[in-house]
Amino acid sequence: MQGANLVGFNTNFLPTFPIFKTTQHLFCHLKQAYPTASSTFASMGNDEFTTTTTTTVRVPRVLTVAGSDSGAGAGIQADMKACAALGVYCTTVITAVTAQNTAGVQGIHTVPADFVEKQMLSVLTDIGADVVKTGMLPTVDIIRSICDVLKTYPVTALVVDPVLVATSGDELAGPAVLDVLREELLPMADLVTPNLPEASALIGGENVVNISDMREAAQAIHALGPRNVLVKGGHLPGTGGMVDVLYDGVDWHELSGSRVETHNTHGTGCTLASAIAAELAKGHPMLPAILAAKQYLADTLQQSAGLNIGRGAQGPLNHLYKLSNWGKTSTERQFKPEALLLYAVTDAAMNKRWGRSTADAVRGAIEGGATIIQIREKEAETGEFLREAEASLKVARHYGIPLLINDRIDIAMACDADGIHLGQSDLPVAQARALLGPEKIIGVSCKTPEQAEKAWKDGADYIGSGGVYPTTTKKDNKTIGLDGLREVCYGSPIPVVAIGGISTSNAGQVMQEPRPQNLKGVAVVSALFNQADVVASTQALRSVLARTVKKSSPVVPLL
Ligand SMILES: Nc1ncnc2c1ncn2[C@@H]1O[C@H](COP(=O)(O)OP(=O)(O)O)[C@@H](O)[C@H]1O
Ligand SMILES: Cc1ncc(COP(=O)(O)O)c(N)n1
Ligand SMILES: [Mg+2]
Repeated sequence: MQGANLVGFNTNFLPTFPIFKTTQHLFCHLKQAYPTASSTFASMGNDEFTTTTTTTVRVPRVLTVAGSDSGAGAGIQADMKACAALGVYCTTVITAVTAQNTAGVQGIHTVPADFVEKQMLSVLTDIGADVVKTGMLPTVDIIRSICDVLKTYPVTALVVDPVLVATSGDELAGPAVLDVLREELLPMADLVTPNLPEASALIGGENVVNISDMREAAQAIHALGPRNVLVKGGHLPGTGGMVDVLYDGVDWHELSGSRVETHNTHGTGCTLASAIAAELAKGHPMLPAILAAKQYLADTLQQSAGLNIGRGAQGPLNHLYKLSNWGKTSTERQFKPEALLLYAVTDAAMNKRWGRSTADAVRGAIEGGATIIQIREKEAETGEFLREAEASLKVARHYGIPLLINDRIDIAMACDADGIHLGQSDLPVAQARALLGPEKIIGVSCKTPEQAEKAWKDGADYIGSGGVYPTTTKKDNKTIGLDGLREVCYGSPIPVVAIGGISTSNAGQVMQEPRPQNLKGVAVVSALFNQADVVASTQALRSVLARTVKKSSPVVPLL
C-alpha cells in the first residue's frame, strides 16, 4: 500500500473551505456523527430531526452528472462504485451514453440538455445532494442547464472533473465546450480536477508536461474562479512517483504517491473525483477529502493491478475490492486442507535462544518442508510483532506457503497475512470472519467436538486440536491424548491438525491408519525451532509424515 504524502502543507488551508455553509449543515453533520443524539439536536430547533429517540440515519449523498461507460470502467459506473465503496449514496444524471470498452470509445449518444435538467430536478427535488460531481459534459447546452439548476438548488460542494479526452485518447467533449466551461461552470466549482491535457486545453493550449507547468496551470485555472484546482499528474512522463498539484488560491501543494505498475487505469480520473466528492459529502474539509480519496484510489489501483478484464490497453479497477477480491478468488489462493500436513508454529523465545530471527526460522522451516506457518508471539510489542510478521510473510509469499498469525487480528490485517489462528478465549470466530472476509484462513483451537462444531458454524476453516501429548510450549494446557484428538476429528465437519508435544518420534503414531479422514497433519513448535538446524529438523519430520500420510499434498512439494 502506498500513501499520498503532502509536501508544503499549509495549515491555513483547512478553515478556508466552506464545508459547513450554514448552521443547519453543521447540525446535519453532527447528527451524522452522533445519530442517537436526536433529541439534543431537536431541542436546538432543527426540525429535520425527530423529537423522540427514534434514530434517523442521514446518508451522505453525491449526485454525479456524467456519461455512461458501457464497459463500466469510467463515467457514471465508476462514480457509483467509488461512492458505494466509500459508503456514500450516489445518484446519477446521465449526459451521454457511450459505447465504450477497454480498447476505446466506439460511439457517443448525447442526452438532450432539457432531459439532463429533468433528471437533475428529479433527484434534487426529492433525494437532494450534499455534493455534485460532474464528468463528461458533451454540449454547451448541457453545461448551461447544469449551471441553471445548481443556482436554484445549491449544494455544499461542486466538484468538476473537466473530462475532455478518455484515457484511450478518444475525445469525449470537443473544444466547443471550453468557453462555457471556463466562464460558467468553473466559477461555481469548489474543486476542478483536470489531467495534463485538460489543464493545457483550459489555459489555451500551452503544454503542461512537468510539475512547474502544473503549478502555473493550476494558478491560471484558479483565476477562472474555482476555489481549488487539482492538476492530476497521471500522464506525467517517466516511471517514478506520481504527483498531483493542488492550488487553493494561496499555496501549492504537491501530493505525491507511488506509481502502481498496471495497465488497469481506465477510469482513474472519474474515480478520484467521485471519491473526493464522497469524502466531502461525509463532511470532510477539502484537503483531508483529497488525501483520503487519493489513498482509496492508490489502494484500488494496487488491488486491481493483476486483473485481466477486456482485451484493450486500459482495463478497469475493482472499486469494490473489499467486497469481492477478484485477485484472491482463484483456486490457488483458497485454503487447501492438505496444507495442514506440516504446520510450523514459531516461538520467539526459542528463536532468540538459537540466535535467529523469526523470518529466518520461517525460511528454514519452509525449506525443510513445512506446508503452513503460524507466527506465534506472546511477548513482543505490537510494532515488533508486525515487523516480524511482515518479514516472515515476505519469505512465505516467496515460496507460496500460507502464513497465519496467532491470536492478533490487528497484526493479521495490518500485514495482510493469509489468516489467523484463534484460541477459545480469543476474538470470537464469527467476528474474526466478519473482519477478515471470506478468503482468509481461520483456524481455531478446540479440545472437544462441541467446540469444533461451533467453530465450523461460526466460519472457521480448520481446527487445531490438542494437546495430544504433554508440552512445555503452552502453560497449564490440558492433554487430551490420541483418544481426545480422534473424538474431536469425528465430531468436526472441517479439517483438523493435531498439536501438542508432537515430534519425529510420535508423529507417525498420531497420523497412523486407521486415521480420521479429516486429520490432515501435525502442528509443531519445539520439534522444529528448539533445534540447532531448523531445515534438517523439518526435513526429518516431513519424512516421517511422508511415510504415514501416503497422499501428501500435491501443492506443497518437499523442497
Ligand atoms: N499508475 C498509477 N499509479 C498510481 N496513481 C495513478 C496511476 N495512474 C493514475 N494515477 C492517479 O490517478 C489520478 C488520475 O490520474 P490521471 O491519469 O492524471 O487522470 P485521468 O484519468 O483523468 O486522465 C491521479 O491522482 C493520478 O496521480
Ligand atoms: C463516460 C466517460 N466519462 C469519463 C471518462 C474518462 O475516464 P478517465 O477517468 O480515465 O479520465 C470516460 N472514459 N468515459
Ligand atoms: Mg479524466
